[in-house]
Amino acid sequence: MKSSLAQAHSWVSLLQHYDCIKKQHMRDLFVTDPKRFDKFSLIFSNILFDFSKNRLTEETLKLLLDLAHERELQQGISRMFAGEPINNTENRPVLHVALRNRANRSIMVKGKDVMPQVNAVLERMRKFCDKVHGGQWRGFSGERLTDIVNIGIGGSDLGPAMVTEALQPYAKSGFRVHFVSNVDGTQLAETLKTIRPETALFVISSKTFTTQETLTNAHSARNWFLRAAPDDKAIAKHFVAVSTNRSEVERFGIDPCNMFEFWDWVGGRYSLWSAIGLSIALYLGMENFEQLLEGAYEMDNHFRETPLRQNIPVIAALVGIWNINFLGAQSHAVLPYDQYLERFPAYLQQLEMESNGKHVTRGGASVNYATGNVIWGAPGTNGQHAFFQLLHQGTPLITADFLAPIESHNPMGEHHQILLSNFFAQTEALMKGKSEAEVRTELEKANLAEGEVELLIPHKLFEGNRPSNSFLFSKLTPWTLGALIAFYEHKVFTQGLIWDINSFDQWGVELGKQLAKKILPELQDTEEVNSHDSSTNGLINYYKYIHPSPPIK
Ligand SMILES: O=P(O)(O)OC[C@H]1O[C@H](O)[C@H](O)[C@@H](O)[C@@H]1O
Repeated sequence: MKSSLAQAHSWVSLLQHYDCIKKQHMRDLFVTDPKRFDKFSLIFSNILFDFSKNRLTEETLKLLLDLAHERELQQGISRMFAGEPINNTENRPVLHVALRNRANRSIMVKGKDVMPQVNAVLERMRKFCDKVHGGQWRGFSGERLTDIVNIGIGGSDLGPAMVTEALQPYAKSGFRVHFVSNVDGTQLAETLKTIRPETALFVISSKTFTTQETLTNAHSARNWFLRAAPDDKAIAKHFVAVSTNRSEVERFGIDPCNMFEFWDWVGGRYSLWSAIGLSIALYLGMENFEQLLEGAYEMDNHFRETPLRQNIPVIAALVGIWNINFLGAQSHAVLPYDQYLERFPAYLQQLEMESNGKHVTRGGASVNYATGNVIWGAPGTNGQHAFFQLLHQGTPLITADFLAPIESHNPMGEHHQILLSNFFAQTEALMKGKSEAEVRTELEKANLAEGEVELLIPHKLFEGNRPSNSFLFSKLTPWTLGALIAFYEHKVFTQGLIWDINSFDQWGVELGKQLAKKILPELQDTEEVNSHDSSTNGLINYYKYIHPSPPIK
């Protein structure tokens, strides 16, 4: 039995170690060790991971690795890959790795190998994509389908939306993809303006097929479609479902022959590798979807087999723990220097924050240490002109991941070198900062009036010592993106295991849903509401009073 985290020997040693090194500046660490980059960077296939711009030493890393051993990380990894029910609050295995198990090794759940069903669904996806792309599957008017509309939310939206955006250069010609997630009718209305019912294919994606937003959007999309369709039978050509819930799919009116199945051992935010990736496969072709799976599979092998010191997701997780639990970082920026990765931060928000935003251990005891932090971000150069000020000179400690491709899909003059020069410069600036002496020398050259130099020095000073990781990869291909996503999944897993939390449930999203269900009928009559606190009553009644119909009594 593991002791509680705060009592672990290595944790206590890390606390003492932090006290010894907290005053060290990374600038000095680089000066005293010319081999720092070699020591603190790792390569996986075409991906370079540089974590040398963190406030750590060999000793820090050794203690962090001790922590991983003490928390039995390797056994935990084996348990996940073996299909043990590590999602203990839902009594389920966590097997997104089975979905990209390209070697097809048996993975048993309740005595049954899951691989035949995984392969069968992949085969059905391939056949369906081939028919749509080849024009054998057509709309009710006989026209070829051109627009894929994915209706889903959370894990049934963010992964496919991010991947299709990121891999646009690989899109099948003649196909467009749209994503509708928000129950705000605006998103569906604006999407419907851009498509024709004759050529639209709606992919209704929902693990449970009970999610209010998705079902509401799906019903409205079907009503819109039926206004143009000759009869109900046309639905079979234009609506397919991706779900674990066959009976709800049937109840909605989608023929189970047009349903692509997945299983309760796939978490929503880990599901893009399952049939939830159907929109990806339709937009990019099945061969590119499989390349995505291949990249993730290679990262899975790296995570399972590589000693912890060379294991990229493990090291990234440990560095994150160092920054969060010892340096006190509460916020982590994801900064892609690649326009195609614009949606990557939003994708990682669900992956990290829904997985590790937990306040109790797996056994239910309150944690007395920080768990997941705030994940946010935007494409790098845009961020530089907006929020980087706070990263460089603000008071909170914000760590960051910088990601960039060496080769652009769109080479254009100097653009890519300018982009990369900013990428390199920003991590250098965050690390090094600018000392008082450097600022003074600069200002003294500028011929300023008396007193101005002294006034400006503190404003122009950069303390530096702000941690960041850099990821450089050859080019944003389906394979590389698959590997990068799997990298983050395993980082999250490792952190969750060390924090002793369940990274695979999401009870925290339930309360708001329950309350909204109670409030919805209250909005539909003319009675004044007084069953809530005064703020909630006040807001609801203000809405009912202002809203033109029905007026409040
Ligand atoms: O796929 P669905 O069952 O429609 O669920 C969609 C999403 O909603 C839930 O509230 C969860 O927080 C997410 O993890 C999930 O991905």
